[in-house]
Amino acid sequence: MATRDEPGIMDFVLLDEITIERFMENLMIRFNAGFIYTYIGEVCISVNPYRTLNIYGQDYINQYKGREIFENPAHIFAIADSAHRSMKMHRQDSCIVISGESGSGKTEASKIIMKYIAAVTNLTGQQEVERVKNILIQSNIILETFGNAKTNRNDNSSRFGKYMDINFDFKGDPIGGRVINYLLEKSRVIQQQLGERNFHSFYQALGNTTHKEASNLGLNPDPQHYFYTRQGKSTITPADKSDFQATLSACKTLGFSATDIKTIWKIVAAILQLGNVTFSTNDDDSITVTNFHNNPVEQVSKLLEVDAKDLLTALSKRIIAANGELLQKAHTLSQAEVGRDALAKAIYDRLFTWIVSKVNEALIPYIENDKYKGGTVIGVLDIYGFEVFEQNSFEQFCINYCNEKLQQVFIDLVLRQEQEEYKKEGIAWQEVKYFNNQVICDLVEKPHQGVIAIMDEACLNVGKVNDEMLLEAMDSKLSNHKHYSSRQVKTLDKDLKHKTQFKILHYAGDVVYNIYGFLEKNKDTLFQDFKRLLYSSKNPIIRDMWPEGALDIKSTTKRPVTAGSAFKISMIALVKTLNSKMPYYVRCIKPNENKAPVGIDYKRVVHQVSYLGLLENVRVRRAGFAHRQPYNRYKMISGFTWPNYKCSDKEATRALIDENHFSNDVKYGVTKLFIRSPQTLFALEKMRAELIPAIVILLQKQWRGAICRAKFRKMKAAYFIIKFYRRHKIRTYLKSVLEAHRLTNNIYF
Ligand SMILES: Nc1ncnc2c1ncn2[C@@H]1O[C@H](COP(=O)(O)OP(=O)(O)OP(=O)(O)O)[C@@H](O)[C@H]1O
Repeated sequence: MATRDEPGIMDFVLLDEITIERFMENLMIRFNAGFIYTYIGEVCISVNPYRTLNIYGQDYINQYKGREIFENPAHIFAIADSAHRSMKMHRQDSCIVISGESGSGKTEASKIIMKYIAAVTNLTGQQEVERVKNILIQSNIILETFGNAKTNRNDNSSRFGKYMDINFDFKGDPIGGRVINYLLEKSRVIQQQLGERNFHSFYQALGNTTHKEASNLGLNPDPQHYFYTRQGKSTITPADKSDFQATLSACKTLGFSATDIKTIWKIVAAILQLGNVTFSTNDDDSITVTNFHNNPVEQVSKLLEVDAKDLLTALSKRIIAANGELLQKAHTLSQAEVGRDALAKAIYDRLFTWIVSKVNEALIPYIENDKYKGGTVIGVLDIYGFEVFEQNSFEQFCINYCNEKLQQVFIDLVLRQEQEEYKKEGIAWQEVKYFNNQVICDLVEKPHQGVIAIMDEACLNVGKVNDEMLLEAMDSKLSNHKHYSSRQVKTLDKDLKHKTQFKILHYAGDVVYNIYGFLEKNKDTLFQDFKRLLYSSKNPIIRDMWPEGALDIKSTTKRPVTAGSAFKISMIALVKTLNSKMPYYVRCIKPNENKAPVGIDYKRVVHQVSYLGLLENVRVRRAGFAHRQPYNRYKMISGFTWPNYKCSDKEATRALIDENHFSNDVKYGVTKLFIRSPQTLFALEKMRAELIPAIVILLQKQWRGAICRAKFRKMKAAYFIIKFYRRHKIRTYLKSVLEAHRLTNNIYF
């Protein structure tokens, strides 16, 4: 079990000075001693240990259950318990926001939290609750198969953001849940960097071609055979084979039908086959589908249950309606290739969304049952952290915007909590200086003026605007913005490439984005012909995934929401969800690039500390009177106040503070003592810690005395009873003897 004998300082708020050097020193002392968790107030910092630690067992669960955060050594269980307790005791919805860069341990943290919550609920062992917990756990397996992939940073990297609600009934038992997914990295379907892989699902299908569930897919088991799994030079690992079984069994637990499961694997196989469709240019500039390698077009049409001729047409031509007439327009080679890849990405994206909706179908019915009205929720958000690569594109732009929003929620929350606490305790609020990143959120999301609006406007002018022109539009509208820069608007910014890059000064640091691909990725269009084709599928599951394919070709369709706007809408909804709950934070840090259990890569960690805004977090938390303790905590320190004192705890505390000359460093709240500097807190804590052993001995002595006295009283009572009983027995005996004597001697009284 954990002890309080901890290396370093368990809360960064207690650092004597807030500098990155002191922060890192404490982080390293603790990590090197095997302590991966440290707090900033109630925020838990977690450093990935890259080894199995024996700190998540039942003994630890018991130690943290029902305890206040600061009663035990820093641990993620304390955060989970706090969220669970506030949900149970105050009937308040809460959510745990987990962030950090890829490989920092977010998903592991979310599983540890789930495990803790599962362990502390349902002590009565109801079957129904066990079933719901099982569904929640199994749903993770499915989401990881279709949403995770091996990257160079993490062998099991989540390539989507995930928010999961767990719903509890009024007794605090889990009764269901709901998953919301954010921005799947669908570009991975068609392209991976060297050493990386496509989503796990593809290798699971390939590794199990003889398994009955995958035997009719017509797949070659070698990933090198398929363009979409070939680029990373990937192979099937043994895990993929057994993971396939786990996925199947999870799908069955969640109530996926045999047809559902078959369709999922058929879609996965169809995407692999689609990647092998190639094109060549004819003399007249038209294109032909070359269709090498076992006629992939035929295979795709079979798997998706669409007409092969229609598929061939959709891959090589577009049908457009002009003046009420339908015209066929042949693709150029690049249009055909872009169209094929867009189709592959869109099919997988729809499949993933459909899988999430099926998972939700398994989780939701209980929540909507009237019987469970009035329940509460704990949400867990496992979302991508700030991303900065050599080349940053539209995806990093969205992810960093997401982090900008989360940071805003976080700082707002910390300030709100602080103000409420000061108000409740009757202490005048002192303004805290902090960086308000609203200005950066506005730069991205402001209607008509933000980057997303400018991109959307450019997307309206189909074919007429390219990425370079988009950059020009951004330059002209944002040139005066303090957090925007490009070579054109700030000629001194020599590190930026002319007409190619722009820079955003995020709260966490500067990020240079390459404009190339922004327009196409924001438009995120799939030719209407493909939508109609998929809607014509004889497989009702596939048809239902593409309802917009039902639209009449001649009717003017509403322009679909762009990817940027859709993401903005989902972020605004997420912020609303978080603001309606009591948030708790886990900030994950990756110690090194080698996935090694020892060694902190100093520069890399400093980078993450700054991108997670941790020093800013300490600063806000440290402003004013950062440390608060209830009045009865120190009463034993002074001879005036312990063991006998006639005044209130508050007066007693005031007496001992005066006695120790700390009055200039504290303020007196209604129920708590507010302490400004860590030094005063340490001094008080030290005095308390020194006295505790003596008090324990005193209490033990008193307790033993009390036990002995109780025992003595019991014995005395027993003797008393025995004495009376004996007396009663003797009296009865004598009475009977006398009676016998009277009868034999005929004595009459
Ligand atoms: N608490 C932990 N104990 C032991 N190992 C851990 C822990 N946290 C993370 N790891 C190890 O680090 C690996 C990466 O962690 P995880 O997948 O949770 O990262 P992530 O932040 O979710 O990454 P991504 O954003 O790429 O999905 C895990 O597979 C596991 O091996």
